[in-house]
Formats: sequence, C-alpha cells, structure tokens
Amino acid sequence: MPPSHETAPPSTPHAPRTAVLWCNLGSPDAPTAAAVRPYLADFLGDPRVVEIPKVLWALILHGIILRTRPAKSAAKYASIWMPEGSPLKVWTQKQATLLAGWLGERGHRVTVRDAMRYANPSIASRLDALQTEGTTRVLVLQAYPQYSGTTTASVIDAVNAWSSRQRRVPEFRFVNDYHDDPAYIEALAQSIEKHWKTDGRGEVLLMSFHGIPARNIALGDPYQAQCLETARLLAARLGLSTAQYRVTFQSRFGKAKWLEPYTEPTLRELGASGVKRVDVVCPGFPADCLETLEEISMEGREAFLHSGGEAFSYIPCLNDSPAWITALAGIAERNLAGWPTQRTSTTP
Ligand SMILES: C=CC1=C(C)c2cc3[nH]c(cc4nc(cc5[nH]c(cc1n2)c(C)c5CCC(=O)O)C(CCC(=O)O)=C4C)c(C)c3C=C
Ligand SMILES: [Fe+2]
Ligand SMILES: [Fe+2]
Repeated sequence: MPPSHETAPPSTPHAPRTAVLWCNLGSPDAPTAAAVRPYLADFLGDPRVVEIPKVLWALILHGIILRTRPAKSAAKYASIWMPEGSPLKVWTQKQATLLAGWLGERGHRVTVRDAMRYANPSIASRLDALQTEGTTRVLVLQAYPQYSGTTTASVIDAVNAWSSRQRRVPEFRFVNDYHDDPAYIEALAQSIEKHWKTDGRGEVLLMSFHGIPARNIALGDPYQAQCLETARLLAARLGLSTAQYRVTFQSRFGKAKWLEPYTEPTLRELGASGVKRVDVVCPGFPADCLETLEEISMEGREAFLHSGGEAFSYIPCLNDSPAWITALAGIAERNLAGWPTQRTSTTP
C-alpha cells in the first residue's frame, strides 16, 4: 500500500471534521474529440459499466469505439456546452454550493464538495484535498436517485480504491438511493406543475430514465424497480391516470437488449398514433446534461415532430430549484445524524 499522504494530513488527534461529497458522473474537460477520448476510455473501461470479458472488450473499445465515437460525442457536447463548461458539471457544482449554504444556515459545520466519477474534478482529487484539510468523516451522496450497480456502486468503488491507498481512512457513509424520498418526488412534481402553468400542458407526460442492459436486472440490479416506483409516486402526486403518462428508458448503447420501452421509438409511436402534444421529463437526472439536453430535448423532439407530433415540451431537470436543494439537504441532514456537525458542539 503506497499511502499518497505521508506528510500532508495532521497526524495528531484533531477535532472531527465532516464533509459531504456530492458525486455525479462527469463530463469531458472540453467538447473536443481529444478531450472526449480519455473520458470515454475511462468511463467505458469501468467494469461496472460494461460487463464483457476484459480482453475482448479492450479490443472492441480501443479497436473500434474509441476510433469513431469521440468525434461524434464531441459534436454533441459542443451543441450543449455552456460558457462556464459542461452543463452537468456546472449544475452539480452549483448544487454543491447551494447545499453548503443550506446546511450552513441550519447550523451544520460541514464542507461540501462536488466530485465526478469520470474525468475532473475526480473523486480521488477531492478526497485528497479533504484529507489534507483534516476531514475525518465523509458522507457520500450521489446524483443518482435510483440505485444501479453501473453508477452508484461504481462511485463506491472509486471511494474504496482511494481508501486502499490511505494510511488514515476517514469514516464514510454512503447513501445508495433516494428514489422514493417524498421531498424529491415533491420537487419533481412542483417543477412539472410550474412548467404546465407557464407553457401549457401536453396530452401525455413521458418520464424518461437512463437505460441499462436488461441482463443487469436479471442479475439483481434494483434499478428498474426503483425507476418504476419513482414514476408511480410522481404520477400519483400529480394525479395522473395510467393513460396520461409513460415510463421509458433512453441512451441505449450497443446491440444488446436494454430496459424497455425505449424512449425514442415511444416518442415516434406517440406522434404516429395521433398524440399532438407531449411533455418530457427526466426524473433520474438531477442535473441537465448531454443525455437530457441533446438526446431528449434535441433528438427526441425531432423524432416526435417528424412522426406527426405538433408540440414537444422538454421540462428541465431539477438543477438549482429550491425545492430540490431542500430535498437534498434533508437527505444529507438525516444521514449526517449522529455525527457532530453542529457549530455549538464542535471546536474549530
Ligand atoms: C455503455 C454503457 C452505459 C451504461 C450502462 C450507462 C448507465 C448510466 N448512465 C447514467 C447517466 C449518464 N450517462 C451519461 C452519458 C453517457 N452514458 C454512456 C453509456 C452508459 N451509461 C455514455 C457512453 C455516455 C457519454 C456520452 C456518449 O458518448 O454518448 C450522462 C451525461 C454525461 C455528460 O457529460 O453530460 C449521464 C448523466 C445513468 C444514470 C446510468 C445508469 C442508471
Ligand atoms: Fe450513461
Ligand atoms: Fe446519449
């Protein structure tokens, strides 16, 4: 074990210091093929993400996918890039800042940092910095309301890989999911109702979640069940009948069977079957990103409008909405319970 910090962190007992690590997937550093390539190599090389025998997958990944996909993905990223950078990273960072403010106002003495599973700022770099600051306890929260081995467990892997290189490992707590958290459902409902108020209402509300291979579900991943439960709770809160909403899965990768029904074919079917106005929301993505802004709001829109639909309304992700930050803070606060974070009980 080569500890990465032989000198940096204090070696004497010190007051407990608590941090919240707010983790999301991550984006390339720039919307260019050169930046997308190492990002995709890292992401798609994660055995949690693609479960194909290692040697075979390395041949396909490096021999085929990484030769063509980076340029195509880069063009898509370029179409959604913000002046401050990748939307996913911009929103995740803003959420961390707002969460820190909310917890601070409630008297908690905690540091909040954003971290990305792939590319930057990496989980390891954030934990290194927290360690140097003397952090003794870390609550790991993730921007994945529904648990999946492909996402949630991969973040836990990254934290554990970092820990395996440390001499002094902080105390960790992990929140694995919050798919049925009432405040999360409420934040989604309020965002949809607000959209309906200003932009009018479609005949059908399509709830699109990121897909995963169907095989993962057969092997015990609870992801699909959690997505369906989120959708059911949201529909109930909005008073929707089963005819008024659909649940679909997007972002299929490769030729294998993924969770169905697929989002884009469903949008085409809806358009072709005479539905004129559709509203689309992505409840599994707390922050807008490539998969929502490009795949849904651009490609999905085109698919619906080209198959007979007349109005496609994309409802933005929760992003920096106050109801969402309140929900997130509630989740953090409940999971910090028992750790001394109150100003009054902690000496600096
Ligand atoms: C190849 C397998 C993939 C699995 C399994 C997968 C699961 C999964 N992903 C998200 C959330 C996001 N994925 C994003 C982008 C993205 N996803 C894949 C592939 C898989 N995802 C790829 C190759 C990409 C990169 C872009 C591309 O080249 O198509 C994003 C957006 C990132 C951004 O920078 O904006 C998110 C968010 C979840 C929640 C999930 C399983 C539940
Ligand atoms: Fe993905
Ligand atoms: Fe996509």
